[in-house]
Amino acid sequence: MSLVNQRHADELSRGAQQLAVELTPQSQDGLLAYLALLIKWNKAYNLTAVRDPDEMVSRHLLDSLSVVPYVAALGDNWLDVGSGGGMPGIPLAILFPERRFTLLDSNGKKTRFLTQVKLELKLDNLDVVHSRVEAFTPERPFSGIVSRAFSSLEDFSNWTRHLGDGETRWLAMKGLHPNDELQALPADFRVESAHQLEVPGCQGQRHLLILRRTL
Ligand SMILES: C[S@@+](CC[C@H](N)C(=O)[O-])C[C@H]1O[C@@H](n2cnc3c(N)ncnc32)[C@H](O)[C@@H]1O
Repeated sequence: MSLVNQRHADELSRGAQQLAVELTPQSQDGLLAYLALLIKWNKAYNLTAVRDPDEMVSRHLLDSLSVVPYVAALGDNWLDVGSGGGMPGIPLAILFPERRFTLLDSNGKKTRFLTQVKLELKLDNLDVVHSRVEAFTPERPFSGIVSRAFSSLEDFSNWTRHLGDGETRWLAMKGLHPNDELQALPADFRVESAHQLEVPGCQGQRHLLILRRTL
């Protein structure tokens, strides 16, 4: 029996419509193929605590798609820090085939899975890096640095400061609005904008903070 069924496909296309994210037939197929790999590898690799495939559509695919309108408005060279099982980086790489996405994680099991996804889905716009982010030294700054469920805003800024410049946007995907974490934001970072996200099928609050470096 296939791991992904018509119900998942319907929920994905309905949810994407609610998010005003346009899915081409190729991106819809890519997202469902990714979901099937996530379900299959999760059993052995512990990629996500979400075990129920029905929940994965909203908690992983649609949640990742909820930042698409913000990513669309920004540059073309992205880093997903602490990408884990590939959220939000894999859905974004599928949605934006003309942009480059680097998915980084310090856990070798996770990066092995991400490399497998790259190969199976033929995602030529994806680079996978196995490293702690603090030790990562790419050749050029990223235009966007995104993370979901990674760290406090303070650590996210401090550990990735060297990976961006004055033009870079840092996108932090959060649950509740992180009032306390904002108090500890390093002096050279400021919040450019904050957005409450509505993710179809997800209970609880979701927020996106967009940061810039000022110095
Ligand atoms: C809670 S998971 C979140 C995964 C994914 N972003 C998601 O939302 O499902 C956090 C990930 O960050 C990685 N991580 C933690 N500290 C890191 C560091 N300093 N450098 C790189 N990756 C790190 C962990 O290995 C883990 O895969």
